[in-house]
Amino acid sequence: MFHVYVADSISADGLAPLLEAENVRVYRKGQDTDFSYDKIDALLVRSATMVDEELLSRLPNLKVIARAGVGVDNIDVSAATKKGVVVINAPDGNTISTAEHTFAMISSLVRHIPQANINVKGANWDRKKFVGTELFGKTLGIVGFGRIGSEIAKRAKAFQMKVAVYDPFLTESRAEKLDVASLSLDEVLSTADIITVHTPLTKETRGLLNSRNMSLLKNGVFLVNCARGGIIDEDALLENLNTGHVAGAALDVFEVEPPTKTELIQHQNVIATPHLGASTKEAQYNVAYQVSKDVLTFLNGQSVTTSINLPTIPKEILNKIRPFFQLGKKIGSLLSQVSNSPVDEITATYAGKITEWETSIITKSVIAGFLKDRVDQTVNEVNAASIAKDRGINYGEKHRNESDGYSNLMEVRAKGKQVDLTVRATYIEGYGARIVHMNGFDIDYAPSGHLLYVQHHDRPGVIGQLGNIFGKHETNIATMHVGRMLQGGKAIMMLSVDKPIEKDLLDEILLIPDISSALTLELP
Ligand SMILES: NC(=O)C1=CN([C@@H]2O[C@H](COP(=O)(O)OP(=O)(O)OC[C@H]3O[C@@H](n4cnc5c(N)ncnc54)[C@H](O)[C@@H]3O)[C@@H](O)[C@H]2O)C=CC1
Ligand SMILES: O=C(O)CCC(=O)C(=O)O
Repeated sequence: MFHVYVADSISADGLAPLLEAENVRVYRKGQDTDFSYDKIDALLVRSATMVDEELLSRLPNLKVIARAGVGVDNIDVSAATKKGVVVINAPDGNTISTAEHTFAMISSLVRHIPQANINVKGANWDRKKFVGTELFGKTLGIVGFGRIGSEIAKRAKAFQMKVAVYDPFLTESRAEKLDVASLSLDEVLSTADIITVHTPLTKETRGLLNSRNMSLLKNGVFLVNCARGGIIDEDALLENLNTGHVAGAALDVFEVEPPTKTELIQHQNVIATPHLGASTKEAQYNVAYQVSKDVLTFLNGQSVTTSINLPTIPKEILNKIRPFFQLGKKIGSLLSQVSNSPVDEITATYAGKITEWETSIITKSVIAGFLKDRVDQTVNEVNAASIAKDRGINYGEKHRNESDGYSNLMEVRAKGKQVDLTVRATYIEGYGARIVHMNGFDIDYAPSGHLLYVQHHDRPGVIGQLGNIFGKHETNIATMHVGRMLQGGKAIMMLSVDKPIEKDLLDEILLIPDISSALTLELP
Protein backbone atom coordinates (compact mmCIF):
# COMPACT_ATOMS: atom_id res chain seq x y z
CA MET A 1 0.00 0.00 0.00
CA PHE A 2 1.33 3.43 -0.96
CA HIS A 3 0.63 6.48 1.21
CA VAL A 4 0.03 9.81 -0.50
CA TYR A 5 -0.22 13.11 1.37
CA VAL A 6 -2.03 16.01 -0.31
CA ALA A 7 -0.62 19.04 1.51
CA ASP A 8 -2.43 21.84 -0.37
CA SER A 9 -5.92 22.44 -1.68
CA ILE A 10 -6.10 20.31 -4.83
CA SER A 11 -9.16 19.51 -6.97
CA ALA A 12 -10.86 16.42 -5.51
CA ASP A 13 -12.13 15.34 -8.96
CA GLY A 14 -8.62 15.57 -10.33
CA LEU A 15 -7.34 13.29 -7.56
CA ALA A 16 -9.60 10.47 -8.83
CA PRO A 17 -6.79 8.27 -10.26
CA LEU A 18 -5.19 8.13 -6.79
CA LEU A 19 -8.43 7.95 -4.81
CA GLU A 20 -9.64 5.04 -6.94
CA ALA A 21 -6.38 3.08 -6.94
CA GLU A 22 -6.56 -0.04 -4.77
CA ASN A 23 -2.93 0.14 -3.69
CA VAL A 24 -3.00 3.80 -2.62
CA ARG A 25 -4.23 5.59 0.52
CA VAL A 26 -4.70 9.32 0.16
CA TYR A 27 -4.53 11.66 3.17
CA ARG A 28 -5.70 15.24 2.70
CA LYS A 29 -4.43 18.04 4.90
CA GLY A 30 -7.07 19.05 7.43
CA GLN A 31 -9.32 16.09 6.54
CA ASP A 32 -7.39 12.93 7.28
CA THR A 33 -5.29 13.00 10.41
CA ASP A 34 -4.62 9.26 10.87
CA PHE A 35 -1.30 9.19 9.06
CA SER A 36 2.33 9.30 10.01
CA TYR A 37 4.94 11.26 8.11
CA ASP A 38 7.42 8.39 8.00
CA LYS A 39 5.07 6.29 5.86
CA ILE A 40 4.44 8.88 3.16
CA ASP A 41 5.55 7.75 -0.33
CA ALA A 42 4.26 10.70 -2.33
CA LEU A 43 3.61 14.35 -1.52
CA LEU A 44 1.24 16.49 -3.61
CA VAL A 45 1.47 20.28 -3.35
CA ARG A 46 0.43 23.49 -5.09
CA SER A 47 2.36 26.66 -4.23
CA ALA A 48 1.44 27.08 -0.56
CA THR A 49 3.55 24.29 0.97
CA MET A 50 7.27 24.99 1.11
CA VAL A 51 9.00 21.70 0.48
CA ASP A 52 12.34 22.45 2.11
CA GLU A 53 15.06 20.34 3.70
CA GLU A 54 13.29 20.42 7.05
CA LEU A 55 10.07 18.96 5.60
CA LEU A 56 12.03 16.44 3.54
CA SER A 57 13.85 15.25 6.68
CA ARG A 58 10.47 14.36 8.19
CA LEU A 59 9.57 12.17 5.19
CA PRO A 60 12.16 9.36 5.14
CA ASN A 61 10.10 7.13 2.85
CA LEU A 62 9.29 9.83 0.30
CA LYS A 63 9.78 8.82 -3.33
CA VAL A 64 8.02 11.52 -5.30
CA ILE A 65 6.92 15.14 -4.90
CA ALA A 66 4.25 16.29 -7.32
CA ARG A 67 3.53 19.95 -7.98
CA ALA A 68 -0.03 20.40 -9.23
CA GLY A 69 1.03 23.31 -11.45
CA VAL A 70 4.11 24.60 -13.26
CA GLY A 71 6.45 26.57 -10.98
CA VAL A 72 8.52 24.45 -8.60
CA ASP A 73 10.15 27.37 -6.79
CA ASN A 74 8.42 26.29 -3.55
CA ILE A 75 10.29 22.96 -3.74
CA ASP A 76 13.97 22.57 -2.87
CA VAL A 77 14.62 20.47 -5.97
CA SER A 78 18.33 20.07 -5.24
CA ALA A 79 17.65 18.77 -1.71
CA ALA A 80 15.04 16.37 -3.13
CA THR A 81 17.49 15.26 -5.83
CA LYS A 82 20.18 14.53 -3.26
CA LYS A 83 17.71 12.34 -1.39
CA GLY A 84 16.74 10.53 -4.59
CA VAL A 85 13.23 11.94 -4.56
CA VAL A 86 11.70 12.51 -7.98
CA VAL A 87 10.01 15.88 -8.53
CA ILE A 88 7.27 16.05 -11.12
CA ASN A 89 4.95 18.85 -12.20
CA ALA A 90 1.96 19.42 -14.45
CA PRO A 91 3.53 21.64 -17.08
CA ASP A 92 0.62 22.46 -19.34
CA GLY A 93 -2.60 21.95 -17.39
CA ASN A 94 -2.92 25.61 -16.41
CA THR A 95 -1.36 27.33 -19.44
CA ILE A 96 -4.64 28.56 -20.95
CA SER A 97 -6.06 29.76 -17.62
CA THR A 98 -2.90 31.72 -16.83
CA ALA A 99 -2.74 33.22 -20.33
CA GLU A 100 -6.42 34.23 -20.08
CA HIS A 101 -5.89 35.71 -16.62
CA THR A 102 -2.90 37.69 -17.89
CA PHE A 103 -4.96 39.03 -20.74
CA ALA A 104 -7.78 39.94 -18.37
CA MET A 105 -5.19 41.79 -16.25
CA ILE A 106 -3.81 43.63 -19.30
CA SER A 107 -7.31 44.73 -20.39
CA SER A 108 -8.27 45.73 -16.85
CA LEU A 109 -5.03 47.66 -16.40
CA VAL A 110 -5.24 49.81 -19.52
CA ARG A 111 -8.94 50.56 -18.97
CA HIS A 112 -8.72 51.05 -15.16
CA ILE A 113 -11.57 48.59 -14.68
CA PRO A 114 -10.87 47.64 -11.02
CA GLN A 115 -10.52 51.31 -9.98
CA ALA A 116 -13.66 52.29 -11.94
CA ASN A 117 -15.57 49.41 -10.40
CA ILE A 118 -14.73 50.61 -6.88
CA ASN A 119 -15.69 54.14 -7.92
CA VAL A 120 -19.17 53.14 -9.12
CA LYS A 121 -19.77 50.91 -6.09
CA GLY A 122 -18.91 53.93 -3.93
CA ALA A 123 -21.87 55.75 -5.54
CA ASN A 124 -19.57 57.88 -7.76
CA TRP A 125 -19.65 58.47 -11.52
CA ASP A 126 -16.18 59.87 -12.33
CA ARG A 127 -15.99 59.13 -16.05
CA LYS A 128 -13.15 61.60 -16.69
CA LYS A 129 -10.89 59.95 -14.12
CA PHE A 130 -10.76 56.63 -15.99
CA VAL A 131 -9.84 57.45 -19.55
CA GLY A 132 -8.03 54.38 -20.86
CA THR A 133 -5.63 53.30 -23.61
CA GLU A 134 -6.46 51.11 -26.63
CA LEU A 135 -4.58 47.87 -27.17
CA PHE A 136 -5.04 48.06 -30.94
CA GLY A 137 -1.73 48.83 -32.69
CA LYS A 138 0.28 48.87 -29.45
CA THR A 139 3.37 46.73 -28.88
CA LEU A 140 3.10 44.00 -26.29
CA GLY A 141 6.51 42.98 -24.92
CA ILE A 142 6.61 39.38 -23.72
CA VAL A 143 9.57 38.34 -21.59
CA GLY A 144 9.75 34.53 -21.49
CA PHE A 145 8.16 32.92 -24.51
CA GLY A 146 7.27 29.41 -23.40
CA ARG A 147 3.81 27.86 -23.10
CA ILE A 148 2.08 30.82 -21.42
CA GLY A 149 4.01 33.55 -23.24
CA SER A 150 3.12 32.10 -26.63
CA GLU A 151 -0.60 31.72 -25.75
CA ILE A 152 -0.58 35.40 -24.78
CA ALA A 153 0.95 36.31 -28.14
CA LYS A 154 -1.94 34.56 -29.95
CA ARG A 155 -4.45 36.58 -27.94
CA ALA A 156 -2.55 39.81 -28.54
CA LYS A 157 -2.72 39.14 -32.29
CA ALA A 158 -6.50 38.88 -32.04
CA PHE A 159 -6.42 42.39 -30.54
CA GLN A 160 -4.25 43.48 -33.48
CA MET A 161 -1.27 44.27 -31.29
CA LYS A 162 2.38 43.96 -32.33
CA VAL A 163 4.33 41.42 -30.33
CA ALA A 164 8.00 41.81 -29.32
CA VAL A 165 9.56 38.91 -27.47
CA TYR A 166 12.65 38.34 -25.35
CA ASP A 167 13.59 34.74 -24.63
CA PRO A 168 17.23 33.66 -24.94
CA PHE A 169 16.11 30.14 -25.84
CA LEU A 170 13.70 31.17 -28.60
CA THR A 171 14.72 29.83 -32.01
CA GLU A 172 14.38 31.97 -35.13
CA SER A 173 12.07 29.44 -36.78
CA ARG A 174 9.68 29.41 -33.82
CA ALA A 175 9.60 33.22 -33.70
CA GLU A 176 8.85 33.25 -37.43
CA LYS A 177 6.16 30.60 -37.12
CA LEU A 178 4.40 32.53 -34.37
CA ASP A 179 4.99 35.82 -36.19
CA VAL A 180 6.68 37.67 -33.34
CA ALA A 181 9.75 39.90 -33.30
CA SER A 182 12.56 38.26 -31.34
CA LEU A 183 14.59 41.03 -29.67
CA SER A 184 17.08 41.55 -26.87
CA LEU A 185 15.74 42.34 -23.41
CA ASP A 186 16.82 45.98 -23.68
CA GLU A 187 15.12 46.28 -27.07
CA VAL A 188 11.86 44.89 -25.71
CA LEU A 189 12.04 47.20 -22.70
CA SER A 190 12.60 50.26 -24.85
CA THR A 191 9.99 49.56 -27.54
CA ALA A 192 6.99 47.96 -25.80
CA ASP A 193 3.92 49.85 -24.57
CA ILE A 194 2.91 47.01 -22.27
CA ILE A 195 5.33 44.40 -20.90
CA THR A 196 4.34 41.08 -19.40
CA VAL A 197 6.79 38.58 -17.87
CA HIS A 198 6.44 34.79 -18.20
CA THR A 199 9.73 33.22 -17.14
CA PRO A 200 10.22 30.86 -14.21
CA LEU A 201 11.75 32.45 -11.11
CA THR A 202 15.43 31.49 -11.10
CA LYS A 203 18.59 33.19 -9.94
CA GLU A 204 18.90 34.60 -13.49
CA THR A 205 15.35 35.95 -13.63
CA ARG A 206 15.10 37.38 -10.10
CA GLY A 207 15.13 41.15 -10.64
CA LEU A 208 15.14 40.69 -14.45
CA LEU A 209 13.38 44.07 -14.54
CA ASN A 210 15.26 46.23 -12.08
CA SER A 211 16.08 49.85 -11.27
CA ARG A 212 18.86 49.89 -13.88
CA ASN A 213 16.97 48.66 -16.91
CA MET A 214 13.63 50.26 -15.97
CA SER A 215 15.22 53.53 -17.12
CA LEU A 216 15.00 52.09 -20.65
CA LEU A 217 11.21 51.74 -20.46
CA LYS A 218 9.01 54.01 -22.53
CA ASN A 219 7.36 56.75 -20.55
CA GLY A 220 3.85 55.65 -19.58
CA VAL A 221 4.52 51.91 -20.02
CA PHE A 222 2.30 49.31 -18.30
CA LEU A 223 3.92 46.32 -16.55
CA VAL A 224 2.31 42.97 -15.84
CA ASN A 225 3.54 40.10 -13.68
CA CYS A 226 1.45 36.93 -13.62
CA ALA A 227 4.50 34.63 -13.40
CA ARG A 228 6.42 34.94 -10.14
CA GLY A 229 6.95 37.73 -7.64
CA GLY A 230 10.48 39.12 -7.86
CA ILE A 231 10.95 38.86 -11.64
CA ILE A 232 10.00 42.54 -11.61
CA ASP A 233 11.83 44.06 -8.67
CA GLU A 234 9.08 45.47 -6.42
CA ASP A 235 11.11 48.40 -5.00
CA ALA A 236 12.16 49.52 -8.47
CA LEU A 237 8.57 49.16 -9.66
CA LEU A 238 7.22 51.31 -6.83
CA GLU A 239 9.81 53.99 -7.50
CA ASN A 240 8.87 54.13 -11.19
CA LEU A 241 5.13 54.15 -10.40
CA ASN A 242 5.70 57.06 -8.02
CA THR A 243 7.51 59.09 -10.69
CA GLY A 244 4.84 58.17 -13.26
CA HIS A 245 7.47 56.66 -15.59
CA VAL A 246 5.46 53.43 -15.28
CA ALA A 247 1.77 54.26 -15.83
CA GLY A 248 0.42 51.19 -14.10
CA ALA A 249 1.13 47.64 -13.03
CA ALA A 250 -0.99 44.50 -12.84
CA LEU A 251 0.31 41.96 -10.34
CA ASP A 252 -0.92 38.44 -9.65
CA VAL A 253 2.23 37.36 -7.84
CA PHE A 254 4.48 38.93 -5.21
CA GLU A 255 7.93 38.59 -3.71
CA VAL A 256 6.21 37.56 -0.47
CA GLU A 257 2.71 36.07 -0.59
CA PRO A 258 0.41 37.41 0.77
CA PRO A 259 2.18 40.69 -0.08
CA THR A 260 3.63 42.83 2.65
CA LYS A 261 4.57 45.96 0.67
CA THR A 262 1.39 47.90 1.33
CA GLU A 263 2.57 51.06 -0.44
CA LEU A 264 2.86 49.05 -3.67
CA ILE A 265 -0.46 47.24 -3.31
CA GLN A 266 -2.30 50.41 -2.31
CA HIS A 267 -0.84 52.42 -5.18
CA GLN A 268 -3.69 53.89 -7.24
CA ASN A 269 -2.17 52.60 -10.48
CA VAL A 270 -1.61 49.07 -9.28
CA ILE A 271 -4.22 46.39 -9.73
CA ALA A 272 -3.70 43.08 -7.97
CA THR A 273 -5.09 39.56 -7.68
CA PRO A 274 -4.10 36.94 -5.09
CA HIS A 275 -2.11 34.52 -7.33
CA LEU A 276 -5.19 33.57 -9.35
CA GLY A 277 -3.52 32.80 -12.70
CA ALA A 278 -4.27 29.09 -12.50
CA SER A 279 -7.42 29.37 -10.42
CA THR A 280 -10.10 28.06 -12.74
CA LYS A 281 -12.09 24.86 -12.37
CA GLU A 282 -10.59 23.60 -15.61
CA ALA A 283 -6.95 24.29 -14.76
CA GLN A 284 -7.27 22.89 -11.25
CA TYR A 285 -8.85 19.72 -12.57
CA ASN A 286 -6.22 19.40 -15.32
CA VAL A 287 -3.18 19.79 -13.07
CA ALA A 288 -4.58 17.57 -10.31
CA TYR A 289 -5.55 14.84 -12.77
CA GLN A 290 -2.19 15.02 -14.55
CA VAL A 291 -0.08 14.73 -11.39
CA SER A 292 -2.37 12.07 -9.87
CA LYS A 293 -1.96 9.89 -12.93
CA ASP A 294 1.80 10.47 -13.01
CA VAL A 295 2.23 9.77 -9.29
CA LEU A 296 0.29 6.53 -9.66
CA THR A 297 2.35 5.51 -12.70
CA PHE A 298 5.54 6.28 -10.84
CA LEU A 299 4.53 4.47 -7.64
CA ASN A 300 3.61 1.45 -9.74
CA GLY A 301 7.21 1.32 -10.94
CA GLN A 302 6.89 2.94 -14.34
CA SER A 303 8.65 6.00 -15.65
CA VAL A 304 7.04 9.40 -16.08
CA THR A 305 7.96 12.08 -18.56
CA THR A 306 7.13 15.13 -16.41
CA SER A 307 10.05 14.84 -14.04
CA ILE A 308 12.03 17.98 -13.23
CA ASN A 309 15.11 16.12 -11.97
CA LEU A 310 15.33 13.23 -14.42
CA PRO A 311 16.04 13.52 -18.15
CA THR A 312 12.77 14.06 -19.99
CA ILE A 313 12.41 11.31 -22.54
CA PRO A 314 9.33 10.82 -24.74
CA LYS A 315 7.17 7.89 -23.58
CA GLU A 316 7.71 5.80 -26.74
CA ILE A 317 11.48 6.03 -26.37
CA LEU A 318 11.24 5.39 -22.65
CA ASN A 319 9.34 2.16 -23.34
CA LYS A 320 12.05 1.07 -25.76
CA ILE A 321 14.93 1.73 -23.38
CA ARG A 322 13.19 0.40 -20.26
CA PRO A 323 14.77 -3.12 -20.53
CA PHE A 324 18.23 -1.53 -20.76
CA PHE A 325 17.43 0.67 -17.86
CA GLN A 326 16.73 -2.45 -15.76
CA LEU A 327 19.76 -4.20 -17.22
CA GLY A 328 21.90 -1.17 -16.30
CA LYS A 329 20.92 -1.60 -12.64
CA LYS A 330 21.84 -5.28 -12.76
CA ILE A 331 25.21 -4.63 -14.39
CA GLY A 332 26.00 -1.90 -11.84
CA SER A 333 25.11 -4.21 -8.99
CA LEU A 334 27.08 -7.11 -10.52
CA LEU A 335 30.20 -4.95 -10.87
CA SER A 336 29.82 -3.65 -7.35
CA GLN A 337 29.57 -7.17 -5.93
CA VAL A 338 32.44 -8.56 -8.01
CA SER A 339 34.87 -5.72 -7.32
CA ASN A 340 36.14 -5.82 -3.77
CA SER A 341 38.31 -2.71 -3.96
CA PRO A 342 37.52 0.95 -4.59
CA VAL A 343 36.39 1.99 -8.05
CA ASP A 344 36.90 5.55 -9.22
CA GLU A 345 35.87 5.39 -12.86
CA ILE A 346 32.87 3.82 -14.55
CA THR A 347 32.38 3.98 -18.31
CA ALA A 348 29.32 2.72 -20.15
CA THR A 349 29.71 2.09 -23.87
CA TYR A 350 26.71 1.47 -26.08
CA ALA A 351 26.65 -0.12 -29.51
CA GLY A 352 23.94 -1.12 -31.99
CA LYS A 353 20.37 0.17 -32.15
CA ILE A 354 20.44 1.48 -28.61
CA THR A 355 22.75 4.32 -29.71
CA GLU A 356 19.80 5.85 -31.57
CA TRP A 357 18.12 6.60 -28.24
CA GLU A 358 18.88 8.64 -25.14
CA THR A 359 21.31 6.55 -23.09
CA SER A 360 22.20 8.95 -20.27
CA ILE A 361 19.40 7.61 -18.07
CA ILE A 362 20.68 4.04 -18.62
CA THR A 363 24.16 5.13 -17.52
CA LYS A 364 22.62 6.68 -14.42
CA SER A 365 20.87 3.38 -13.70
CA VAL A 366 24.26 1.60 -13.93
CA ILE A 367 25.68 4.07 -11.40
CA ALA A 368 22.62 3.67 -9.16
CA GLY A 369 22.96 -0.14 -9.31
CA PHE A 370 26.65 0.13 -8.49
CA LEU A 371 26.16 2.47 -5.54
CA LYS A 372 23.03 0.86 -4.13
CA ASP A 373 24.80 -1.55 -1.80
CA ARG A 374 27.70 0.76 -1.05
CA VAL A 375 25.93 3.74 0.49
CA ASP A 376 23.60 4.03 3.39
CA GLN A 377 20.84 5.88 1.59
CA THR A 378 18.32 5.45 -1.19
CA VAL A 379 20.09 5.58 -4.54
CA ASN A 380 18.27 5.90 -7.81
CA GLU A 381 18.68 7.60 -11.19
CA VAL A 382 17.76 10.92 -9.58
CA ASN A 383 20.59 11.16 -7.07
CA ALA A 384 23.11 8.69 -8.56
CA ALA A 385 25.16 11.45 -10.21
CA SER A 386 25.50 13.57 -7.09
CA ILE A 387 26.31 10.60 -4.85
CA ALA A 388 28.92 9.36 -7.35
CA LYS A 389 30.47 12.84 -7.37
CA ASP A 390 30.52 12.98 -3.54
CA ARG A 391 32.31 9.59 -3.51
CA GLY A 392 34.88 10.65 -6.11
CA ILE A 393 33.57 8.28 -8.80
CA ASN A 394 33.80 9.74 -12.30
CA TYR A 395 31.49 8.29 -14.85
CA GLY A 396 30.89 8.74 -18.54
CA GLU A 397 29.40 7.13 -21.58
CA LYS A 398 30.38 6.45 -25.17
CA HIS A 399 28.69 5.18 -28.30
CA ARG A 400 30.54 2.93 -30.76
CA ASN A 401 29.70 1.29 -34.07
CA GLU A 402 30.85 -2.31 -33.49
CA SER A 403 28.23 -4.35 -31.60
CA ASP A 404 29.89 -7.82 -31.83
CA GLY A 405 26.99 -9.15 -33.90
CA TYR A 406 24.34 -8.27 -31.30
CA SER A 407 21.55 -5.89 -32.26
CA ASN A 408 22.27 -4.01 -29.00
CA LEU A 409 25.31 -4.17 -26.80
CA MET A 410 26.13 -2.48 -23.54
CA GLU A 411 29.60 -2.60 -22.04
CA VAL A 412 30.44 -1.28 -18.60
CA ARG A 413 33.98 -0.95 -17.32
CA ALA A 414 34.70 -0.23 -13.66
CA LYS A 415 38.25 0.84 -12.86
CA GLY A 416 40.15 1.56 -9.70
CA LYS A 417 43.76 1.32 -8.51
CA GLN A 418 43.48 -2.42 -7.89
CA VAL A 419 40.54 -3.34 -10.05
CA ASP A 420 39.62 -3.31 -13.72
CA LEU A 421 36.38 -5.11 -14.60
CA THR A 422 34.46 -5.21 -17.84
CA VAL A 423 31.02 -6.66 -18.40
CA ARG A 424 29.13 -6.79 -21.70
CA ALA A 425 25.43 -7.46 -21.94
CA THR A 426 22.62 -7.46 -24.42
CA TYR A 427 18.85 -7.52 -24.34
CA ILE A 428 17.06 -9.84 -26.74
CA GLU A 429 13.38 -9.15 -27.35
CA GLY A 430 11.29 -12.08 -26.11
CA TYR A 431 14.32 -13.74 -24.49
CA GLY A 432 15.52 -11.21 -21.95
CA ALA A 433 18.79 -9.78 -20.70
CA ARG A 434 22.04 -11.75 -21.04
CA ILE A 435 25.53 -11.12 -19.80
CA VAL A 436 27.69 -12.13 -22.77
CA HIS A 437 31.17 -11.26 -21.58
CA MET A 438 33.01 -10.90 -18.28
CA ASN A 439 36.61 -9.76 -18.02
CA GLY A 440 37.92 -11.38 -21.20
CA PHE A 441 35.66 -14.47 -21.03
CA ASP A 442 32.71 -14.94 -23.36
CA ILE A 443 29.79 -16.40 -21.45
CA ASP A 444 25.99 -16.30 -21.68
CA TYR A 445 23.74 -16.10 -18.62
CA ALA A 446 20.66 -14.28 -17.35
CA PRO A 447 21.67 -11.71 -14.70
CA SER A 448 19.12 -12.34 -11.97
CA GLY A 449 18.51 -14.17 -8.72
CA HIS A 450 20.99 -16.15 -6.63
CA LEU A 451 24.23 -16.66 -8.53
CA LEU A 452 27.62 -18.18 -7.90
CA TYR A 453 30.56 -16.73 -9.82
CA VAL A 454 33.49 -19.13 -9.96
CA GLN A 455 37.00 -18.65 -11.34
CA HIS A 456 38.73 -21.99 -11.97
CA HIS A 457 41.08 -24.03 -14.12
CA ASP A 458 39.53 -25.73 -17.12
CA ARG A 459 40.20 -29.33 -16.02
CA PRO A 460 38.05 -32.48 -16.15
CA GLY A 461 36.14 -33.19 -12.94
CA VAL A 462 35.80 -29.63 -11.57
CA ILE A 463 32.19 -29.30 -12.59
CA GLY A 464 31.41 -32.79 -11.26
CA GLN A 465 32.93 -32.06 -7.83
CA LEU A 466 31.04 -28.80 -7.64
CA GLY A 467 27.77 -30.50 -8.62
CA ASN A 468 28.24 -33.09 -5.87
CA ILE A 469 28.66 -30.41 -3.22
CA PHE A 470 25.46 -28.67 -4.32
CA GLY A 471 23.63 -32.03 -4.27
CA LYS A 472 24.93 -32.78 -0.75
CA HIS A 473 23.60 -29.40 0.44
CA GLU A 474 20.26 -29.95 -1.32
CA THR A 475 20.70 -26.79 -3.33
CA ASN A 476 19.34 -27.08 -6.82
CA ILE A 477 21.38 -25.68 -9.70
CA ALA A 478 19.01 -24.04 -12.18
CA THR A 479 21.53 -23.05 -14.87
CA MET A 480 25.27 -23.31 -15.37
CA HIS A 481 27.34 -21.41 -17.94
CA VAL A 482 31.05 -21.83 -18.52
CA GLY A 483 33.48 -19.57 -20.36
CA ARG A 484 37.15 -20.16 -21.12
CA MET A 485 39.79 -18.55 -23.27
CA LEU A 486 41.92 -21.63 -23.98
CA GLN A 487 41.37 -25.33 -23.41
CA GLY A 488 42.96 -26.22 -20.08
CA GLY A 489 43.46 -22.55 -19.17
CA LYS A 490 41.69 -20.12 -16.91
CA ALA A 491 37.91 -20.33 -16.98
CA ILE A 492 34.83 -18.88 -15.31
CA MET A 493 31.52 -20.38 -14.36
CA MET A 494 28.24 -18.71 -13.50
CA LEU A 495 25.66 -20.83 -11.75
CA SER A 496 22.16 -19.79 -10.87
CA VAL A 497 20.57 -21.63 -7.98
CA ASP A 498 17.09 -21.80 -6.52
CA LYS A 499 17.91 -20.49 -3.05
CA PRO A 500 20.56 -18.31 -1.40
CA ILE A 501 23.91 -20.15 -1.15
CA GLU A 502 24.90 -20.91 2.43
CA LYS A 503 28.34 -20.22 3.83
CA ASP A 504 29.30 -23.86 4.54
CA LEU A 505 28.44 -24.80 0.94
CA LEU A 506 30.61 -21.97 -0.33
CA ASP A 507 33.47 -22.97 2.01
CA GLU A 508 33.39 -26.52 0.65
CA ILE A 509 33.49 -25.27 -2.95
CA LEU A 510 36.54 -23.18 -2.16
CA LEU A 511 38.34 -26.36 -1.06
CA ILE A 512 38.20 -27.76 -4.63
CA PRO A 513 41.86 -27.46 -5.76
CA ASP A 514 41.12 -26.11 -9.25
CA ILE A 515 38.79 -23.38 -8.05
CA SER A 516 40.64 -20.13 -7.34
CA SER A 517 37.64 -18.07 -6.25
CA ALA A 518 33.91 -18.41 -5.70
CA LEU A 519 31.64 -15.49 -4.98
CA THR A 520 27.92 -15.45 -4.29
CA LEU A 521 25.97 -12.72 -6.05
CA GLU A 522 22.42 -11.52 -5.58
CA LEU A 523 20.90 -9.65 -8.51
CA PRO A 524 17.48 -7.98 -8.75
N1 LIG B 1 0.22 33.02 -11.76
C1 LIG B 1 0.04 31.74 -11.82
O1 LIG B 1 -0.87 31.21 -11.21
C2 LIG B 1 0.94 30.90 -12.65
C3 LIG B 1 2.25 31.25 -12.84
N2 LIG B 1 3.06 30.46 -13.61
C4 LIG B 1 4.46 30.88 -13.78
O2 LIG B 1 4.68 31.10 -15.15
C5 LIG B 1 5.97 30.61 -15.49
C6 LIG B 1 6.01 30.28 -16.96
O3 LIG B 1 5.18 29.16 -17.23
P1 LIG B 1 5.24 28.41 -18.64
O4 LIG B 1 5.05 29.36 -19.75
O5 LIG B 1 4.31 27.26 -18.53
O6 LIG B 1 6.74 27.90 -18.61
P2 LIG B 1 7.67 27.53 -19.84
O7 LIG B 1 8.78 26.74 -19.28
O8 LIG B 1 6.86 26.96 -20.95
O9 LIG B 1 8.22 28.95 -20.32
C7 LIG B 1 9.18 29.68 -19.63
C8 LIG B 1 10.01 30.41 -20.67
O10 LIG B 1 10.89 31.29 -20.00
C9 LIG B 1 12.09 31.32 -20.75
N3 LIG B 1 13.19 31.81 -19.95
C10 LIG B 1 13.93 31.15 -19.03
N4 LIG B 1 14.88 31.96 -18.52
C11 LIG B 1 14.72 33.15 -19.13
C12 LIG B 1 15.40 34.39 -19.01
N5 LIG B 1 16.44 34.55 -18.19
N6 LIG B 1 14.96 35.41 -19.77
C13 LIG B 1 13.92 35.27 -20.62
N7 LIG B 1 13.25 34.11 -20.78
C14 LIG B 1 13.65 33.07 -20.03
C15 LIG B 1 12.28 29.89 -21.19
O11 LIG B 1 13.12 29.80 -22.32
C16 LIG B 1 10.86 29.47 -21.51
O12 LIG B 1 10.58 29.65 -22.90
C17 LIG B 1 6.14 29.41 -14.56
O13 LIG B 1 7.50 29.14 -14.32
C18 LIG B 1 5.43 29.82 -13.31
O14 LIG B 1 6.35 30.39 -12.40
C19 LIG B 1 2.60 29.34 -14.23
C20 LIG B 1 1.30 28.96 -14.07
C21 LIG B 1 0.38 29.67 -13.24
O1 LIG C 1 -1.42 26.41 -7.68
C1 LIG C 1 -1.67 27.53 -8.12
O2 LIG C 1 -2.79 28.01 -8.21
C2 LIG C 1 -0.50 28.35 -8.62
C3 LIG C 1 -0.13 27.96 -10.00
C4 LIG C 1 1.23 28.39 -10.32
O3 LIG C 1 1.70 29.42 -9.91
C5 LIG C 1 2.06 27.52 -11.16
O4 LIG C 1 1.52 26.53 -11.71
O5 LIG C 1 3.25 27.80 -11.31
